[in-house]
Amino acid sequence: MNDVLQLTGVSKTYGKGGPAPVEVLSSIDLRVARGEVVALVAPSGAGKSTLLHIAGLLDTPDSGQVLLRGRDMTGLPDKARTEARRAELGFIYQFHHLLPEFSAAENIVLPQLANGTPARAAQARAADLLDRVGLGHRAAHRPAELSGGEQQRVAFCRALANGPALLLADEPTGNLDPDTSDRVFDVLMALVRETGLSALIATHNHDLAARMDRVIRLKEIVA
Ligand SMILES: Nc1ncnc2c1ncn2[C@@H]1O[C@H](COP(=O)(O)OP(=O)(O)OP(=O)(O)O)[C@@H](O)[C@H]1O
Repeated sequence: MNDVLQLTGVSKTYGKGGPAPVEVLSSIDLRVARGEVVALVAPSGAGKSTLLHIAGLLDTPDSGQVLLRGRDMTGLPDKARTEARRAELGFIYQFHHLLPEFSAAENIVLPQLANGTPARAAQARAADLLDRVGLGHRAAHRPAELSGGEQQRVAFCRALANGPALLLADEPTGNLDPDTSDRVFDVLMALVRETGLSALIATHNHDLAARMDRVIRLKEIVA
């Protein structure tokens, strides 16, 4: 099994059975291979976030299957889905969602502690990740003391803290100005390549999408 993520026939309608159902995904088939970085491009409202939430086990499809590293996640109880999410997946959002009262390093340490990593090892990993994104000297700073691009680089480190198999990113540089977005995206790609990670990255930015291994246009994969 070489696919890290496999979606088969995934459909989702919000408000199903109600007066105004919204069919968002219809029979989506999508694969991300090991080590592959895939761009997900679609017009606003086409369902990128919905698809990422389903792939990220934060939401369930009405029908179809979600396989992570060959394991069928469909129908698993919430506890098993939470464990799989913690062990296999890293998330990056448009806004960093860092915890404001904790330092950059602590924001990267905390998810590791929640995953059972001993404190010393978690701190060493946080320091190593921050070095890799050029923020080793800002480890003790809180998010409010960092620029937008720096905050997002810390969020990348946090997403990779537990060594996920798959990174899911929703407009990871979408709230940054174009120059910062380019530079921060370079850092993200370097980090992903260094760690041999697979990634599914939603973006409106066609230039960024073109730099990934493959581009999926959501409209085109609707059956
Ligand atoms: N809980 C919900 N109930 C009803 N409709 C919803 C719900 N969540 C999302 N939608 C609708 O589903 C469609 C897809 O939403 P989604 O957020 O997945 O799109 P998107 O492609 O990520 O959009 P954007 O690029 O603007 O963030 C939109 O029309 C949205 O209004």
